[in-house]
Amino acid sequence: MPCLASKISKRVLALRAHKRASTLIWALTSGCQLLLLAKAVTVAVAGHEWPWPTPEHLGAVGLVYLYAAIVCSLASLSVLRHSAEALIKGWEEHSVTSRAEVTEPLLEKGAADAGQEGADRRGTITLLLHYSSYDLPLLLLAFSAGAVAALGQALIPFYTGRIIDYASIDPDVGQFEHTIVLLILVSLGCSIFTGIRGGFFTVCMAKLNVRIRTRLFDSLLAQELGYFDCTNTGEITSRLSADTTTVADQICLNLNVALRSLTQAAMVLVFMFDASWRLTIITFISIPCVILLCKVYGEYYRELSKAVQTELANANSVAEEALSSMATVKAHAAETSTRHAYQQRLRAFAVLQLKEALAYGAYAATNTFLPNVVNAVTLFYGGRLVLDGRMSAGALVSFMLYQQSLNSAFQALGDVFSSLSAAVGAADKVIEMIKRVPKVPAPGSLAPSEFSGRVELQNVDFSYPARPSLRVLNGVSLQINPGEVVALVGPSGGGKSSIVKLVERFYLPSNGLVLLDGRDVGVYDPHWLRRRVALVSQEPVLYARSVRRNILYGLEEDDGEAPGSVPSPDEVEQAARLANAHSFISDWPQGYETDCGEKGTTISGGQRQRLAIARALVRRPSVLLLDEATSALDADSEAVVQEALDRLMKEHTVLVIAHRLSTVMNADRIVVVAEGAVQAVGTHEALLEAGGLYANLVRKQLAGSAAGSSASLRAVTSSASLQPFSPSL
Ligand SMILES: Nc1ncnc2c1ncn2[C@@H]1O[C@H](COP(=O)(O)OP(=O)(O)OP(=O)(O)O)[C@@H](O)[C@H]1O
Repeated sequence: MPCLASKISKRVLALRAHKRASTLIWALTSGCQLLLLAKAVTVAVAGHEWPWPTPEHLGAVGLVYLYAAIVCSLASLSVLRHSAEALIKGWEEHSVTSRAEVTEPLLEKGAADAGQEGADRRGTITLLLHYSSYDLPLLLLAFSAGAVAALGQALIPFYTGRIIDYASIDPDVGQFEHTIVLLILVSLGCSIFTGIRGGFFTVCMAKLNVRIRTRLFDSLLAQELGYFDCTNTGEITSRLSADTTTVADQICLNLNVALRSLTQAAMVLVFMFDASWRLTIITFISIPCVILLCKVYGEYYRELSKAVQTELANANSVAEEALSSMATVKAHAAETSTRHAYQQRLRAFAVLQLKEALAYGAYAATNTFLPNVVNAVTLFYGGRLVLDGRMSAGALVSFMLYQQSLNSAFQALGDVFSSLSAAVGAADKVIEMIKRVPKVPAPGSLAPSEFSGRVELQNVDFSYPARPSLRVLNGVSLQINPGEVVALVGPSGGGKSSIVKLVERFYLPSNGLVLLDGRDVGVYDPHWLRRRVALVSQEPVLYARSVRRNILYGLEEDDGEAPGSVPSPDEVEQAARLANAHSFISDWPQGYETDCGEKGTTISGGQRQRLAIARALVRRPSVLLLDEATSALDADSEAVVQEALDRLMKEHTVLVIAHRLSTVMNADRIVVVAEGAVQAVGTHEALLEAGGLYANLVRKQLAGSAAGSSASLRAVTSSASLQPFSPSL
């Protein structure tokens, strides 16, 4: 605790220092602002002139001030953000250290909660600013180009007014032509700088998109398996694709438009005050209404866009589910119901979009009407000033052009507000996912050189996060000694695979301990662990890469393996031979370089299973977890793979689940698991003699095997969920 206190107090001191610097910068920029405002008011009200800045210099002073203000604001914001982050990081580091110090898994929960608190402190906007700040130099260049372009925009009405005066009120051909040339040059400069600003912002947009997606993907990879049980894949892909694009595109685009409009508005205001303070004040009549309108509409739109994103994600889940299992959809002629489900979700999405459209329509109408009213009032009052000789006609034209420019800037700002609200709505969801702290605490880093391979479950209770009310394991205790082969048998749904998942630390037990060599499974380094404990599951998944790389999955240099510890091609081949996969791989023209296709779809189920066995064997593990590893093999392949597994079983600690009792009858011990509890433990002979559930299962299989007919086989497999007994039993 004292360690945390000193860390925090150091960070607080640093934060205070940064805060002081930031306050100073703000004070300077505000002072500058006040000076300019006072100048504008004095000139407008009393006609009094200060020696400097003179009206001619006012535009240039405004530009310098504005540029300095933007740069200083960004700098101080960045300083503040870094300090705040450092403070939060200090807290999080402490939480992580605390977690590492705790060895008991149940105690880790509290620390994980502390991490969650730390992460929660970062709001959506702060995090987005943080992600954008990596491109600060580019953004500054874009702002600079934008500021120059805005000055050009403000000068165009000014020169237009002058040209009208030189052409009609106070004719002067020389000045007229000179001003025309100036106008063309200013327009040219303005377009060039507008292009530069847009280009830089587009680059920033692309970079932000990549950054947000990477962060989100990192966060998803760190989540525990239970999270994916409880979250739709469609929702996740929606966040990863549509939402991240909305966030990055909208935020950069709107930031671009907002800065352009703000700069433009500020520039134009300086010129407007200079031209006529009375008319400027009239222009401001509508501003409180516009601000109120933007606020109300922005909040409504933000909520609405969150709902739109949710509905879109729901529709995506339906499509995703159907597209990823097209064979099942077609086999059951479920196209119509699938289409109906998708359409229903889209309908809900469309209703929300309609609401969005209505809200936008009302907002756009009001936002267009207000400036037009102000225009009419300005023309009325400005016309009277011209008639009274208190203003030139050219100046009034300039003023009207300024006003239009100001209106378009405010309108653009209003649009930015609504788009940003939508982007922040989408961002909320993306950031929520990025910030999610996994419920399974981060694994440890223990990588002992000696590992005997003793697996132990002590009084384990377990429920899946997706179905917390259903207790899947109830006080299960089990010990598998080094070199021992333990088989789990029992009826379907009894909890056998769940035991394997807990040993793999895919989930945490709600009570009790899962130990490897006497230590909690969570304290080991995951890379080390996956080499010592290898799993062959019921439904192995292959990826769209070569056979060799599929066997090496998780063991390549990209996975953090030292070049020397990546298994050699010979080792890959040896593992494939042991798994009876080498012969069919060699038959393919490209051999080990053959691409397996997406999810291994170009490879048969039996071949997939053998590649998965090779994948486990290439790790040379101490503990093998075989969850129905031979279930998809034909009789010939099974015999060969079984022989290989039998050989391996002599050298490893093995936990095997198999419905084919021939696989398990030679095990050192057989554990009968039913209804989430260990019902009996013993050798094949002892359990047969005891005459319990195991003897029952064996009898059923024998009966099925003897009957031989397909009808009786079906009856046996469906009643006890067992495969027909192998002739070897
Ligand atoms: N991811 C999950 N989320 C929620 N419940 C689950 C999940 N996986 C399994 N279950 C439930 O947990 C219980 C035990 O399942 P488990 O897969 O451990 O049984 P099993 O004995 O291995 O069955 P089988 O022999 O059919 O593979 C079942 O009721 C199952 O429906």
